[in-house]
Amino acid sequence: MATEAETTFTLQPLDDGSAEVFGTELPRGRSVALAGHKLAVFTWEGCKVTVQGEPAVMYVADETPMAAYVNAHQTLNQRREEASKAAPGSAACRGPVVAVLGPTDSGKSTLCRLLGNWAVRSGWQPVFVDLDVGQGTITVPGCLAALPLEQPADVADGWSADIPLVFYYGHSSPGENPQLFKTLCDKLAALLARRAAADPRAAASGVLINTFGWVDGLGYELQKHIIAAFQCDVVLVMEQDRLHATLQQDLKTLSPRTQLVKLPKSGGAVKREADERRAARDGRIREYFYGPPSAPLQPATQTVRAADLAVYRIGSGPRAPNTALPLGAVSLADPLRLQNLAPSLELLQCLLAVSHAPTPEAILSSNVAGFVLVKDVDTARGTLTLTCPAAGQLPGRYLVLGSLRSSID
Ligand SMILES: Nc1ncnc2c1ncn2[C@@H]1O[C@H](COP(=O)(O)OP(=O)(O)OP(=O)(O)O)[C@@H](O)[C@H]1O
Repeated sequence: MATEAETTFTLQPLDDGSAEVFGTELPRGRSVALAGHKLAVFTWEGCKVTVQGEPAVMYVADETPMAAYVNAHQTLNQRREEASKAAPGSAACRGPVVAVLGPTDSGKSTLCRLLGNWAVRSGWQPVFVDLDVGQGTITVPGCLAALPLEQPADVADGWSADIPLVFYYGHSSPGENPQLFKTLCDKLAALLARRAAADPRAAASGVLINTFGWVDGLGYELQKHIIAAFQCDVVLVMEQDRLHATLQQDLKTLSPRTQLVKLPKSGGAVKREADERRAARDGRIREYFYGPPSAPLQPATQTVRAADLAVYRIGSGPRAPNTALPLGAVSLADPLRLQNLAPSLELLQCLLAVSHAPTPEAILSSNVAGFVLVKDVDTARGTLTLTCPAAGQLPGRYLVLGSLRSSID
């Protein structure tokens, strides 16, 4: 079922059966309003659901990959059970660390949502890791983020992201600064390993990792880095035979104990064009500040003295790709160099992450508290006007700039 952003439809179960949307049960006795969503309603034992409103597209699918997905879930749950019985502190007490790989629009995020919801409904609390910097299902795009799942995702609003662990990469493609992407992957993986070591239940519940859809060339190299950094022991490949075959070969040396499983593509997953993806990114940034339609938020606008803050860029700013350099030359720009930026009009409409770093040197290894959007820069007065999620002092003085901008009001 799909609808345009401005039209709404509602779903409500009508009889005793149950129906779910990507693993979340449709609530009984109330309707769920949805706008701008593409989703599938699924029932295992039959359920009558009423649809009110006008979805742009609505059909009954005659084929579904759900049986394969639920098999994968059951295998993961078995691994969790075994891990929970292993001796504390042993390697065996680590539950499945699963990476979901596949081309764009093959349904990777959807599969993560299904597996996460089903795990939570079976009493586990896996960590969901989103490395798809182009979309961002936990917080704004451009982030590597982790969220311990404690309850099923809301049908309309997705996961409730009260306490995510977020590193800001700052770009919508991992190819913009692959070295930074790898560095942040390593940091996030190390933090999750520490968390698992301290909490046996968390360790047994395992990790579900959503990746980006770039699976050739450098994209593929980065996917292999993810598998190694998070020590993934299960890799689920959506649909693509070529990716599956290449990984099968490479995992023999990279990670021989990793189990590789090919799964069919999510039936209704539809291709999104570049402008749709851009609009979706903007929508995620808007939602960060203004909340979802079901729970609107009121952001605060505040003007701060530029001298009280310090804006840093990681890497040396927009750089020519190696392919644009003369033959044989390589870009010498240090991709991890911190560059302090004076307040200028260049910052207008930029999304800045507020780092928890106590010093500039700690920016690369620190997670971020949240984000602000630059609405105005007054170089004469030395002030910045920022849209912030809440009023009050910012939780850190070091702000990180990437290449993400937004023109939301
Ligand atoms: N069975 C389905 N029926 C209807 N819509 C679906 C179904 N499965 C997925 N979708 C929708 O298709 C779109 C693409 O799916 P999804 O985001 O899971 O793909 P993806 O592989 O993670 O994409 P990418 O990594 O390229 O951003 C989403 O809007 C999702 O809600």
